[in-house]
Amino acid sequence: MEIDSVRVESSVWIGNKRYKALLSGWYFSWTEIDKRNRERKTISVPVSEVIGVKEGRVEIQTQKKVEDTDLDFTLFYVKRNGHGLSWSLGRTQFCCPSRGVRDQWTTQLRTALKTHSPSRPHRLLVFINPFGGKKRGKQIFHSLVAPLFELAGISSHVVVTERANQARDYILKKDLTGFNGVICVGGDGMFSELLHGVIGRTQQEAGVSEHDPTVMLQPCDLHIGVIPAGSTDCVCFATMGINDPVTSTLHIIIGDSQPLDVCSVHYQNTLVRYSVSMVGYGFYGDVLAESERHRWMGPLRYDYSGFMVYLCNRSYPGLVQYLPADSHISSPRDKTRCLSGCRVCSESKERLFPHFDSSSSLYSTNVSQCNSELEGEWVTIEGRFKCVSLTCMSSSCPRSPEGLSPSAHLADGTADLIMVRETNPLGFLTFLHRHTTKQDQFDLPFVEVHRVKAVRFSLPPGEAEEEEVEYEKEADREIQTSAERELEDPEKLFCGNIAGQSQQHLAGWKERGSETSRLKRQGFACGPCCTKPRSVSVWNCDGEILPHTEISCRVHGQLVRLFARGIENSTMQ
Ligand SMILES: CCCCCCCCCCCCC/C=C/[C@@H](O)[C@H](COP(=O)(O)O)NC(=O)CCCCCCCCCCCCCCC
Ligand SMILES: Nc1ncnc2c1ncn2[C@@H]1O[C@H](COP(=O)(O)OP(=O)(O)O)[C@@H](O)[C@H]1O
Ligand SMILES: [Ca+2]
Repeated sequence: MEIDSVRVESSVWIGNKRYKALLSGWYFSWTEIDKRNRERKTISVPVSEVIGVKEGRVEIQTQKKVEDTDLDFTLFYVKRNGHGLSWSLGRTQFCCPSRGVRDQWTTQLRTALKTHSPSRPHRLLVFINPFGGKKRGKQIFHSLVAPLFELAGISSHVVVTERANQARDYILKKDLTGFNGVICVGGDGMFSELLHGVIGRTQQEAGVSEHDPTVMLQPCDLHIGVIPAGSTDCVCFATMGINDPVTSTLHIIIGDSQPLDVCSVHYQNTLVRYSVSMVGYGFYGDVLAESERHRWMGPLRYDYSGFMVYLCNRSYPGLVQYLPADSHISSPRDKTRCLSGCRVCSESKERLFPHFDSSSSLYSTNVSQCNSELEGEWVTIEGRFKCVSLTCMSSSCPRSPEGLSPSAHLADGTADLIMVRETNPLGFLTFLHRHTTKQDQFDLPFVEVHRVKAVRFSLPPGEAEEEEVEYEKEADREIQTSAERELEDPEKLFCGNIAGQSQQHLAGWKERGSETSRLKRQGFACGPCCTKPRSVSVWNCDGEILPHTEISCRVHGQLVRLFARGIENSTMQ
């Protein structure tokens, strides 16, 4: 075996063939030594993608040693399948000429791993939603994720949630010392819990008020990982190009880091929620409100509700104001895609954090900076809309592989505002259908899209009041019957927690009058089967119904970091 400061080299056996193994710089490679074979195929693995090195001949999942010889070691690494977005665990068993050489290899490879992958997590806090998606969260974690963490030497503390918001509250309140990241096994709703926990905790510790819509929020250091086990899995799909638990796990293990824009939603001077995928009014709000009644259907509830709401053919009046982003940098119709290592996103960092001190990784919360992000001329648009949506990223998902806005960027500090004006049912169906193909959904006369930094939505003056009064009455009737019906039949519900919410809504409704009737209207008063046209819809914020209609939204560039790397260009594989 030859070892110098930059190269380690020896001959090894894989099966019954002889190879030259070489560790040089960032790569470990092996090439067949066969004089007759002129092609001399080399397999090369970046050290940063090595998952583990084990003495002996080791099985993939069980880590059971098949044959414990002194001469063997097994290398586990990231293997790209098909188009390259799906990753699996590669394994190769090497047989060395002597035990000394074998030990040298394992030591050298482990040292290289430490040097070349300093940002790998060692300890993770994992939250499993046992009811998300097809209710396979626990099984996915224990059969696919946990064995890989163990192989990579990552320890984890696992919390199987028993109620909604448990994960968020845990992150906000408990001691997180020693954890390098938080992981959710579930859907976008579960991700949203972690997002709120991590952002809230970071602001608490930095003494920043989340409610002030003009404040520059403190970027979060704690990474978030997403193991997809939900209904839409949009966050996972849009940041990895696939929703596959093993691929996500491997990205977490190698410590990939992808910054992500977050949109804060305010009602007057109060923070309502954060969003990363979609804040949608009209169609998407109605679909969500309707789908909450059919949670027992699982992921299919969105298709069923989408169909029902489509049949209702509603449109809503609205006054939309937006602050345009710099159109010289990028545009939602420039036909580009935000891919791994995206130039637009990396160049945005300087603009978003002009006072970033890279030597100490410190961000200074500078008032002039936050104001500059809110500078510019607001544009106002009034009309009747089938839907108004705001998305910080493409929001691609298995239902829509290109997403709500295919050219949106994950981390450029902007969001895309999509406004679909009132149109005939066939026109709207064309718009929806284009989400499932590569056809441009913005190339329709009733659709507008703008790249923005902030948005305000209100009901046009005079339009709302009389409708509100009428609506309140109707909502009150419907809420009461609907909530009582659900309480009587908890079996049909997603979980006890929803029944709990119904109870709370009912109690609150009885106590508080009009403020609560607004909430109830959001949660229960949607009925696509109802015959009466309405002038107010609800907001769908990453799968949660918002309790306000008139909201303002602001994009916070690169506020959080995910264990991901964006979508790799498959032609580069
Ligand atoms: C004709 C086919 C039309 C397909 C239209 C697909 C549009 C898909 C856009 C997806 C945007 C996804 C944004 C992400 C939202 C999630 O955060 C959020 C929460 O997810 P979670 O439950 O996993 O926690 N998910 C959602 O709000 C779900 C929105 C899904 C909307 C799907 C609508 C399906 C529409 C089907 C219409 C059928 C009309 C047929 C007429 C003959
Ligand atoms: N144990 C639990 N019981 C009830 N609700 C839960 C529980 N754990 C998480 N939740 C909530 O369930 C909602 C949906 O979860 P999610 O994992 O996103 O599944 P889906 O993609 O099917 O909607 C989330 O908003 C989350 O807050
Ligand atoms: Ca963005």
